[in-house]
Amino acid sequence: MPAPAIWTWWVKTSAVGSRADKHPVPANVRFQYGTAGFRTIASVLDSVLFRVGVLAALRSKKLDGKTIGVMVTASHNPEQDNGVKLVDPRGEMLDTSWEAHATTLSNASTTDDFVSELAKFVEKLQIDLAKPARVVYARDTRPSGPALVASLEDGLRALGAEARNAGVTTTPVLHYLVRAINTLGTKDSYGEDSEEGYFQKLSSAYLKLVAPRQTPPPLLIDCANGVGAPIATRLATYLGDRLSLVLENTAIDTPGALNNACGADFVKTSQKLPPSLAGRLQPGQRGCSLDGDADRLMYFYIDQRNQFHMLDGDKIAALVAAFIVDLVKTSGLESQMKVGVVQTAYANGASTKYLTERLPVKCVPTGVKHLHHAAESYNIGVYFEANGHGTVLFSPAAQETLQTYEPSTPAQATALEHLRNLNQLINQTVGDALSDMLLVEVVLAHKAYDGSDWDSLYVDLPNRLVKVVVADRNQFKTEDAERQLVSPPGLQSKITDLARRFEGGRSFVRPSGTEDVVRVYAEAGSKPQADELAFRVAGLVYDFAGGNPTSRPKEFI
Ligand SMILES: CC(=O)N[C@H]1[C@@H](OP(=O)(O)O)O[C@H](CO)[C@@H](O)[C@@H]1O
Ligand SMILES: [Mg+2]
Repeated sequence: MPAPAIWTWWVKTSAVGSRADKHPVPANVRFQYGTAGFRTIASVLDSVLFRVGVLAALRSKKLDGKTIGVMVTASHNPEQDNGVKLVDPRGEMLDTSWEAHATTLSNASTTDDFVSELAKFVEKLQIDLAKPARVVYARDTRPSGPALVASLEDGLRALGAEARNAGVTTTPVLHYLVRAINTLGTKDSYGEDSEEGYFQKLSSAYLKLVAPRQTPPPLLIDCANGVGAPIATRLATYLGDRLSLVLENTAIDTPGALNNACGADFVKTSQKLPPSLAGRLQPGQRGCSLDGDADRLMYFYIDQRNQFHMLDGDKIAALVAAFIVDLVKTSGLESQMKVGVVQTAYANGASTKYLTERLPVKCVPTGVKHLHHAAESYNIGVYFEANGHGTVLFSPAAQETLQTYEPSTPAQATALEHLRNLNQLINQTVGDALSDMLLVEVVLAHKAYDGSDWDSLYVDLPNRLVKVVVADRNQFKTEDAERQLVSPPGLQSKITDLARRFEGGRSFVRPSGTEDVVRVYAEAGSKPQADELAFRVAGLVYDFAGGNPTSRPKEFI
């Protein structure tokens, strides 16, 4: 269908066409707006950033000039990668229905195609181009960031958007800013629309929550040589002597250092202490790792025998959910406030058991947007991916109750005050490593726990994650929150039979949404058993997908 002439005319006569010419699409690259936005090698992203600028401005126009956020980051990926994601007015991730539009616009191969796609899009969504457009954007510390931001700015300029540069900051700060800007001066005001406002909000809630508690020993933070370093440095000044932060891996200007053998993803995947922390983290001391844009958090400690213990997103969920449930009970709000937890199939079975004994638990498909959405169905919804991304959401009804509830005893009043402060402390827009870190510190201080007390809430079931490279991962289809395969036919029953033969055996298979692989997860009563189950299932997957027997990985059984 040809684009309506009026829109084609508008797009051509506006600055879009001529500016788009300066940002040609590289040959033979296919872009996709996935769970984490666009993410790939930075050198091919120029045209994507320009087009995202145009799209962000259009999204703002569509939403009556509300401010849209754009974050330039590739999170825990290697330094040579970069990426970009959009943030909706309430500080949440871009509405899913726009992901496909982003993909289509980014793949139009010439300026003419792009202009024509744009025209169709404006027409289809009935976007009133006379409306204002407002966009706030930020980037992480990657060397490719400044040039990509310049391309983004060109796209924003092409649509005459009012653009605000939030500089170099974390993903959660950018999400905070978007919500703060859009609620400024309203009864739902989220805070001052500045980094200062963010630090103020978090630190004042933290200081109130720990006021009567003992100051804990220093906490070591592995900043992944990323943007968490400057932001945590500033946060530390607001915490004063109530929490001393020892920052490690802060080399944001050292080429190649970002996420290299450090950071939350390294800790989760290798289940090891980053080598750079050897000798820095004392036995018994609490440590944690952020990822490259500081939205994931992993805790850990080493015991007196130098053994490493990882406290992942599941352990954070267990710690925090149990604490909140206790506060809700103590405050007398139990009948009015439903607290629940959301996990994915990757949650360790021991965590699911621990949590299920205490509160409702839901399992949803991988990807933060699914968890976030499901958590909104509770009054207080705790969600964490095992990899350390998560937060706790307070529904509007819960916030109202917290404001209006009249406690009848001093104990109820104290618990209520704690819940109110937690609502201020916890980032309501997205997983936030620094906010989550303060949350964990609050619970540890209240419970007088050290790392090992926390760790012993439950014992992780040994597990193994294996990647299988197949010709076409799209032939793998799942149901039941990704725990059952429906295609290829016949494979699921073989996996089920196999898992049954292992004590405590559980295994599932799903196509990755971010890499061209199929992931196999397995749990069993011992580490060798978990490994064996994972490699047996990986072998089945490889064979079912028609893998070449001569290049079959030798560890597959
Ligand atoms: C097993 C695993 O850790 N999967 C990660 C990974 O998704 P995959 O779809 O498995 O590639 O990246 C996602 C985005 O960062 C994250 O949400 C998810 O938890
Ligand atoms: Mg991240």
